[in-house]
Amino acid sequence: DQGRKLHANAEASEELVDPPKVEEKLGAVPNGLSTDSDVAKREAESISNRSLRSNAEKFQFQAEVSRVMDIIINSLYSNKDIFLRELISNAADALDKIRFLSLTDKEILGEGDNTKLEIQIKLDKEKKILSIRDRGIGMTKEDLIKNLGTIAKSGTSAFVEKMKTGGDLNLIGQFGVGFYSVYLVADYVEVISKHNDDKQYVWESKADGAFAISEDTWNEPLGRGTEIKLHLREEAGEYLEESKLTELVKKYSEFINFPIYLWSTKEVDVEVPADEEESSDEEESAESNSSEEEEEEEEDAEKGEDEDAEKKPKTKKVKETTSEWELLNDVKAIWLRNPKEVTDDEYTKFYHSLAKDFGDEKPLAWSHFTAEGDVEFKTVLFVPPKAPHDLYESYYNTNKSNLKLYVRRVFISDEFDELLPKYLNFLKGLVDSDTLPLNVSREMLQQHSSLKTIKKKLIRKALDMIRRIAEEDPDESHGEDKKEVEKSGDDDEKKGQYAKFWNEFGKSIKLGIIEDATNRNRLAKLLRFESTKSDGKLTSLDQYISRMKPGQKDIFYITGTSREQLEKSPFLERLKKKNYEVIFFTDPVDEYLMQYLMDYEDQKFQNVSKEGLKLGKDSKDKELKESFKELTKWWKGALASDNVDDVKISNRLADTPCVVVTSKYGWSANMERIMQSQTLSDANKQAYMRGKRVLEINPRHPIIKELRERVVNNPEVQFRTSLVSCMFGKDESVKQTAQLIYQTALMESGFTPSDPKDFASRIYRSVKSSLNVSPDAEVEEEEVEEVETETDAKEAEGISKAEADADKDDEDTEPSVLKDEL
Ligand SMILES: Nc1ncnc2c1ncn2[C@@H]1O[C@H](COP(=O)(O)OP(=O)(O)OP(=O)(O)O)[C@@H](O)[C@H]1O
Repeated sequence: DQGRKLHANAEASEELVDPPKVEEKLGAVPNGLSTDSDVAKREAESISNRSLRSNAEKFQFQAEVSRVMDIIINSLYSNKDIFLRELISNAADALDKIRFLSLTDKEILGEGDNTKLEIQIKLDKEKKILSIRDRGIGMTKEDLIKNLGTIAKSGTSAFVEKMKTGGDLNLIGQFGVGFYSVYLVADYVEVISKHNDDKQYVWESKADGAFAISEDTWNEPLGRGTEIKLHLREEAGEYLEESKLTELVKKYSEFINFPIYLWSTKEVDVEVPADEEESSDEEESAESNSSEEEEEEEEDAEKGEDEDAEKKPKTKKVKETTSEWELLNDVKAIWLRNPKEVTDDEYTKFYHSLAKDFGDEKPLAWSHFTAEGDVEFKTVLFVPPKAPHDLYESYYNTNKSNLKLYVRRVFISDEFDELLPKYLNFLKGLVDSDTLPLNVSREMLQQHSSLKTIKKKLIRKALDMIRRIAEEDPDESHGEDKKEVEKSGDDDEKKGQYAKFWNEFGKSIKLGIIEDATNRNRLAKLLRFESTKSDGKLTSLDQYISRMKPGQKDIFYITGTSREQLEKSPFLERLKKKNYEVIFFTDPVDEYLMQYLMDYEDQKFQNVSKEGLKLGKDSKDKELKESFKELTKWWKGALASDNVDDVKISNRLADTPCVVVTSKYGWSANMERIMQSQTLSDANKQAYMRGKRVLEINPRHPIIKELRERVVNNPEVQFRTSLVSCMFGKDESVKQTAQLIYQTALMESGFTPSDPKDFASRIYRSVKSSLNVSPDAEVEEEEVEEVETETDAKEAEGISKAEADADKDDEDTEPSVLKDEL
């Protein structure tokens, strides 16, 4: 244990280790590449060099990283296997990086073994060390410090949060903290790394909050790359079994595009000449552990053979232990295979490894195709089963594409946003192009003319793939026009898949409609929503159109916070009565969406809370308009100070006396609410964009009818209120009532009253009248008792009243400024 102590600073002398133990720890580095004498020499050197340990620098892990490590160390998670997959994935990434750089700089790979882009796994059963080595790009000292401990990535805290709420440790790779999973199985880890630009360094940590870095003068020089040595915990002994490691690599790392070798030790039968019988026997007894019985049987058999062929030279079988690199994976890339020959299971596994998503769920869909013609490329695209935790975080500021770009089988980049538009960033997959040039810089590649063609085709294919999820889903009643699909599966498995897709990625489709004018119609086909006729399920625009009433010209929709709230909206009253279907848009992004989605299949969209709603002509319309003319005119005058642009007869109301609608291109009430809730919203813009307000009245409603009676039949009311010459009395109360009705309608229509105090006063006035309390009734005065006030006390202390008042003013200043702001 002492031997596993960190290479401590000289000052931390209590951490210095005894030489013999150090020797144990630094024992021969098994790498299969060096001779025993080399190892012994270096070992000796390393032990003497250990006196230089004062060179080791100690670092504290960044706090969030420490928390990640704590979670891992204390985890009761039973599937500890995942660490190997994470290390192999990191090794493959490092190999991809160096291979990419070598495209423009051949020298970078060096020579000899350094040019071998492979991963090696090795075991030291005695010392309980599992090593994983790659000849990838390696890490400089600075890289080691930053990457393995001091810089937390965006996923780090997301991972911690997720784990707090019972997240699955299996998904660690998605958060960019996969390396730390080594502490599931090891209590001490060394990372030895050599980057072309730096010396060889060792990073080491016992996951106790700190790590140390020292220049490596004792291990075998790696040439280039990284070796990770896991000093396995007592209970992690199974990872010292070759069979276990072989099984894990086959299970999790099947699709790694670099050869993965295991240093495997085997016992083999070797024939040795019988005349060397004696010496062979000695060897055998020294090396073979086979039972005596077996040996006897072997000997018997040999004797028999000898008797049969007396003249043949005598031979003998002996057991010998040999070690060699055994290749564990088949490096044939899945995308180069014929799609017909790839099984669903293989696609699923490929998705898991590509997306580092090792959850239990299958991808929702995939598309594997080869594009031919001027621009040739092969692609596999996947729709993940779940949206990543940060899909919409800084959507407009990051260029994170999830497609890997390969050129002629060489990995180029996974940050190539020219391949897909932002709104399709949720897709995972890869593109391997034969047309793009290999040995040019990334900048030049980004400008290559073929990229545009690739992007165009990818978008089409991606949208087709998404459309197929819906077509294959029995819950989506597109039955009649079901098209031929590339791969059809079990109906049960496909059931509900589109709703699942929609819940995870629906927002992306909406963002697509906003951003991608070329594919707007294709994307609109993928749109789903609830409506007055959808029965709590999702429905599509095609379904809506198929249910439209004869003569219905527009697609009706309404926006708000929830279906429940919208269902009760007065704007729907008449539409529902007349059996028109209305779409509910309840996501804030829908307000933006509908600014771009003007029509679908030649039908226009109409927000039913805005001006312009047409429900067919009613013969009585004109008559009604005429008979309410005086009331509407009077009411408009009465609301002059409330920013009301007009008062009109409504065609959308049944049971509600009135509603407030907005102009076609101004903000709806819902949009006003959304804009007000934005921290950085601009008050001037808000005033400018606020839709014109029109009070629409229900001519059949008793309140409205009564109001008309009062106004029309009593010209006094009109005259006197329009002149505002009388502040009190019956006529004024009609005006008050009209204003109160307007403010109530405003609230019911989804607006926030601009002056809640005024609204409340009006309500109380109305309450007074219904309780027959005089409008002038005064509030009873409180009896004033003589109490010593703060001011009096100050006066008593000799502070003048003026000073005390000044203090009071100071206290008041801040809140009143705040009040103004609000
Ligand atoms: N074998 C390696 N060779 C070179 N760099 C490595 C190696 N292993 C890890 N790193 C560096 O350490 C970083 C942290 O690794 P970690 O596994 O925690 O996260 P990641 O690889 O970025 O994300 P993920 O866990 O999703 O693979 C990597 O981004 C990489 O820069």
